[in-house]
Amino acid sequence: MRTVKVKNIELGTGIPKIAIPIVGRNLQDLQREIAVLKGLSADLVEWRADFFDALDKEDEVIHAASVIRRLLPDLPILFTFRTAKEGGIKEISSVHYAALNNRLIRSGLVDLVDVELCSGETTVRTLVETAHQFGVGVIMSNHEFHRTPSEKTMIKRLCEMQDRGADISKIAVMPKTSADVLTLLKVTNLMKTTYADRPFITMSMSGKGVISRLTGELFGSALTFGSAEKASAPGQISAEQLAEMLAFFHEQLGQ
Ligand SMILES: O=C1C[C@@](O)(C(=O)O)C[C@@H](O)[C@@H]1O
Repeated sequence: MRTVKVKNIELGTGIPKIAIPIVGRNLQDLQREIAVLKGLSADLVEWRADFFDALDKEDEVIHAASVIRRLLPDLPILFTFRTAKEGGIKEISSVHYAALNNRLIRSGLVDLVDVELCSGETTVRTLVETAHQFGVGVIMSNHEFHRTPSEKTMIKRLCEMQDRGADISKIAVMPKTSADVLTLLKVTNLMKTTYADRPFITMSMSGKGVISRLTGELFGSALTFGSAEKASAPGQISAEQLAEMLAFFHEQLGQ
């Protein structure tokens, strides 16, 4: 399996990397969140731009991205607009979604971009091509906030992301039962042993699924999201707790 290097981190090997989402509604909130996360164990920062109030003002979005970049010169920055149908907090037209991501990719201010698998064939293809042209990595993603699809469906989606040129594929699903958590873990392990040729990320959300956020080193998920101040999805624990748990599993796996 190949690994992916972004700035000073390498995804797909060793202890899973920790991504801390920042979810400020304005620049002031974002700056405060960044000050907090600087003392924490972040390997990567995800800017969840769907939380940003001035999303319709391109100048303000680019200005915010440049401030984030300036404050975090060394950490990889992932730009994510999570659509409402996949658990984000704002509706967006497909035209605006494509234009926004395209603008950020070309800005030189982010290292990675999140592209939703279901954003349409043309959008996915164009964003992947542009991202690669501009040296930006693509995390292709899919979210199910109300259920856990079957093992076959999840594997199919993750493989489709690889086929469509994702550098990293990601799926986040909601468990209703403990068996759903096992299904997600089984998919994760099957990706590791059989289907993945590049790093991938999986998680089962909510408190029930928390084990999936801690055990990436064993089952194969390359990155896990932990919060600084405010979680961006159900089941995220604090980045510090996450770092401790990852270190604990790492130690046990070495024995
Ligand atoms: O896709 C993901 C994963 C996530 O939904 C989680 O469950 O931790 C959190 C989001 O911010 C991120 O974009």
